[in-house]
Amino acid sequence: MIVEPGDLLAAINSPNDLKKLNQDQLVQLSQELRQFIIDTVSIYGGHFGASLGVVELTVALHYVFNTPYDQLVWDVGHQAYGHKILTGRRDRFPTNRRYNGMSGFPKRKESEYDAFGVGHSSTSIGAALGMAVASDYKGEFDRQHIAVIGDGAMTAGMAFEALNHAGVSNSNLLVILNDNCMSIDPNVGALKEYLTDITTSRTYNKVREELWNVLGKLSKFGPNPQQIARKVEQAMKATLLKQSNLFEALNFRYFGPVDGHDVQHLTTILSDLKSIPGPKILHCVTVKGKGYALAEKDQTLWHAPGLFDKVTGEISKKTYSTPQPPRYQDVFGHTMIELAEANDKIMGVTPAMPSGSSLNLMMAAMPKRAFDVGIAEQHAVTFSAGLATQGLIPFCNIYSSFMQRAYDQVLHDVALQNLHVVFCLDRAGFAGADGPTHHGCYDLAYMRSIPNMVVSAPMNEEELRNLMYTATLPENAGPFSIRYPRGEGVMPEWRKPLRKITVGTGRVVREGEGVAVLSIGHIGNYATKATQKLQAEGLNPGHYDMRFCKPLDEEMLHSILSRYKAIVTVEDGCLPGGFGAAVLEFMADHGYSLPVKRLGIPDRIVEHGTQDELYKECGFDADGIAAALRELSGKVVAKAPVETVLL
Ligand SMILES: Cc1ncc(C[n+]2csc(CCOP(=O)(O)OP(=O)(O)O)c2C)c(N)n1
Ligand SMILES: CC(=O)[C@@H](O)[C@H](O)COP(=O)(O)O
Ligand SMILES: [Mg+2]
Repeated sequence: MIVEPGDLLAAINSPNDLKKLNQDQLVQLSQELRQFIIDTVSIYGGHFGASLGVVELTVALHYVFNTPYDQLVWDVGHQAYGHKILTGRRDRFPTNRRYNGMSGFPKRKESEYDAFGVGHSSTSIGAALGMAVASDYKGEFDRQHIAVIGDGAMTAGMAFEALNHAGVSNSNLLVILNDNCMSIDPNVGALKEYLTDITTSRTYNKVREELWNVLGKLSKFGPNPQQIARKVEQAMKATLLKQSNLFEALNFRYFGPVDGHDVQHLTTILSDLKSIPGPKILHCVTVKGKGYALAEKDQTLWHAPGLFDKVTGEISKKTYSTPQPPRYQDVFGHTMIELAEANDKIMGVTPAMPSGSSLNLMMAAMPKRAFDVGIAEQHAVTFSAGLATQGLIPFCNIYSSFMQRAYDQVLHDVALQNLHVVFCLDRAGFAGADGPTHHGCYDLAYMRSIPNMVVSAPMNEEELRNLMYTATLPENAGPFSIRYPRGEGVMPEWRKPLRKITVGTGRVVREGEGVAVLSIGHIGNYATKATQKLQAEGLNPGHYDMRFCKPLDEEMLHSILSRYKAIVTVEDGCLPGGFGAAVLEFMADHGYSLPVKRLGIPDRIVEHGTQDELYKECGFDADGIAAALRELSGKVVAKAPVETVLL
């Protein structure tokens, strides 16, 4: 399906074309750009509300600044669709987030206009500051550096760290705070309240307003009220604003709040700001989902709604005649409530992903026991550690890839003190269309290296529930991680009674002979399909759902390694340091010598696509697993070398 741009948009192949328009035409261009985003995302999917909210800002930025020489850094990048469309990628936009198509986030290798690769939040100010300092060093004093950051992203420690540095750097940095009062869910925290406060004029604007009233009266007495105004404003900035404005206190010049949907006014302000040196911040107030009524109304749902009918607003849903398995995140959300009802020590923590993790269910049911702490993964972990010191049992739910930020907190604040914190790592393994910034490739490897940590992964909903329950038991009162993927499990009937799983025990899926596959987590269901294929071919492979990457089920491993001739390990995680590596270490430590083929995410960056496309690409979809088993069982001549542990 082809999506046609409007007349003005059709003529824009780069920001140079945009600069040929007069200021009056920018309103129409903004409308066309917004419509193009609506038309395309409704058919092809992707993030939605955030890009609609910055249409005018995007047009104004590319109109005023000399990109790509001036460096424009988008925070997170989920709002950068307009930027991509205006910078030569309009025709490719329908391939957004699809296999081999363009990335859903700015990416340096995709375009020279993408000054910095993003996906994880709150990096923009630090990166733009680095660019600004580099420009100073190189003598490129005419160069502008702009970070566009949302109010949600501004809540993260990284953003504060960068502001703190920028405030004393004197570098040419413009931070645009895109304040729409929303993260994915409603934004939270004291900073949000502060921004609302200055936006609604309770402090800064009140002072400014009163000043202008006084000046109006003064002008009756003097010949040059403008001069007086300037002097008083300077005095006001130096004293009152320093005290009343957070950003001014950090040596930023603060401008705003301004209407982020008035494209003409924005171009005027941005042009003025170009000539003001040093760190400065422009506070833009915008509406997430602007211009699409339903998206303005339910901003969380329309953050990334999937495909929809742009006329009726109906979001596509597959219909089935039989009950379908739930999403793992929902199993987590409902089980949290069940566990917390039975055990008053259990608490829930999420860094800004209540809907994404389904902790919102517990937040609604038990508001005093479940917390959204903002985009603050490090804090989420240390806060959980603090709760645990007081005998509580926090479940800290963080997407696997976002947890990378909090590695030190897991190690230093939780594991070193052997605190009872349960980490639920959602979106573990390939995330799909979000791509490499969001793939949860590394958690098995990084958790496995931490002393005291239990590292587990359920193969289905029932195991997830049982692992969650097991993690709360007094005998397991230490750090405990449970990883599961994005999407649905495999059990339509999943609400079974909770049962303890002994830590470090695997599960026999099927006994066989010759070759065996050892899987960890949900990907084991693909191994099941693979073994079924081979049975149809007359082979008899074994399959073991190991459940724990640490501690390994040593008894089961001894039994497998002494009975089978070759094994395949499968994980939806990185091969270096992961589950297969753990099995190899065990074999080396215990003197086993047999062929092993490890399947998992290779040691390279894997781009975006559906999860199934990526499993296939990396050779661990059902066909890939079956091929590995076949190869090892000697039915097919080996193409790729297998690893043999010889001692
Ligand atoms: C480190 C990290 N944590 C969480 C996320 C998930 N996430 C993506 S966008 C977003 C909300 C960002 O809010 P804001 O910066 O205000 O942008 P808006 O969507 O409102 O435009 C969140 C929590 C992320 N990308 N990176
Ligand atoms: C941009 C971002 O980081 C989030 O919007 C992310 O795409 C959410 O992923 P899920 O759709 O898996 O919750
Ligand atoms: Mg926001």
